[in-house]
Amino acid sequence: MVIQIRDVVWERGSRTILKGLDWTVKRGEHWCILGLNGSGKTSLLNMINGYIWPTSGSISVLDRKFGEYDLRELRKEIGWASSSMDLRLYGSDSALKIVLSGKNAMIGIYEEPLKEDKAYAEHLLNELGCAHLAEYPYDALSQGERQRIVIARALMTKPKLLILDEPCSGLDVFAREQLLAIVQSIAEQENGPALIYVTHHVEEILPCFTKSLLMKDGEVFAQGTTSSLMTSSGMSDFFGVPVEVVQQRERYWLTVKGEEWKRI
Ligand SMILES: Nc1ncnc2c1ncn2[C@@H]1O[C@H](COP(=O)(O)OP(=O)(O)OP(=O)(O)O)[C@@H](O)[C@H]1O
Repeated sequence: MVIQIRDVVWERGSRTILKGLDWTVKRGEHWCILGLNGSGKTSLLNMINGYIWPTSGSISVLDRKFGEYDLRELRKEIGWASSSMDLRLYGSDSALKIVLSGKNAMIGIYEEPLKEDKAYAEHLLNELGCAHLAEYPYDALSQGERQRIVIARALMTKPKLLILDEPCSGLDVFAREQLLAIVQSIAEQENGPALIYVTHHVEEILPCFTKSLLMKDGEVFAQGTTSSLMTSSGMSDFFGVPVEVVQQRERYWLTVKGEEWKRI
């Protein structure tokens, strides 16, 4: 099992932020997590990475039960690429150095890298179409280029689970499609990682994401096969306003209908 979450509750002070989540990700599945701002997506991801602990309930990740394993070891098997990671990386470091720093699941590297690690980092940069950026300082790169570097960094440990947290935020439509093509190709790799893709936008749900988790107000609103969830009526219930979802070229496209959204 990649992820098994049973009745997980997370409380902060008097607030219950995650309210009894149940979710299972099996090997071979790629999931999309969809939810509005504040629905608890980041809290859930932080829990999977062991940055926060559930108040009650149980979690196991990559067959290891929470509380019974060395988190540092587990984190090497989880790649995490988030646009918010920008802030934590050393901007003046070269793109190559930043990718290499993923090897120890750490920010920055202080030791001379091994030859094979450097070769693998260069291979990843090449796979993600960024070979030409290797020696560029990270903070000189565009948002789309940075996102690829962050994903390459997350792949450096050859993770079994890769979490992509809103990787397309801030990207123009072409950079978005280029990045999505990379995500689809990672999903198609033999023995590649299980993907968890977090987004606000149904348009980003690629064919590889055959399963979806819809989060709302700290709860699982619905989960299951993406095709069964991405319907106009299902998504209208989820958002609480009428929307229309159409499927075109193996992707979903959403339009808000009427005026009810103004009351949100
Ligand atoms: N450490 C914390 N202490 C108190 N409240 C928190 C903490 N972390 C998150 N929250 C609250 O929990 C709720 C869910 O936040 P979370 O960041 O998980 O949502 P999200 O779905 O990732 O939102 P977004 O799409 O905006 O990133 C929010 O109301 C947030 O203010």
